[in-house]
Amino acid sequence: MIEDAAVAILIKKAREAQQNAYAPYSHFSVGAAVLTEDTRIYTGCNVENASYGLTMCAERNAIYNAVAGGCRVFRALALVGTGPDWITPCGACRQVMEEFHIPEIILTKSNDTYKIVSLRALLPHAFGL
Ligand SMILES: O=c1ccn([C@H]2C[C@H](O)[C@@H](CO)O2)c(=O)[nH]1
Ligand SMILES: [Zn+2]
Repeated sequence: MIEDAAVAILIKKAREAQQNAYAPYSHFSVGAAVLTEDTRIYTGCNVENASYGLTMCAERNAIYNAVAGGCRVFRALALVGTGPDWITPCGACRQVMEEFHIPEIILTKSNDTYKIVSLRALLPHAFGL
């Protein structure tokens, strides 16, 4: 299990990335931060497009950023959004988390309270090759 101090750092980094969200259509800014096996942190924000379907989520941007940096083994991902409810990843992002076996997903509310859920709980019966 990821330690509380590491969770706090991941949430802080995700909040920083959220500041860079490009969300002129939904006005829903999202940030994500992944912790790699070798304790590096990569972040991402959502990037929308006038052609709505081209929008890329914060989580996938964070994961792909880490992969581009040479990291493929992850310990955890933190996700931050806007509004009073828990933010949870979309189905596409869950499948990408499955690809890289991200074991712990840190979900937050806007006041930074958090809960840790397993990828197995988020995506039972996942597709894999
Ligand atoms: O977990 C989520 C949920 C939504 N979004 C983005 C996509 C879109 O830009 C906006 C509204 O769906 O939020 C994310 O980045 N991650
Ligand atoms: Zn998504």
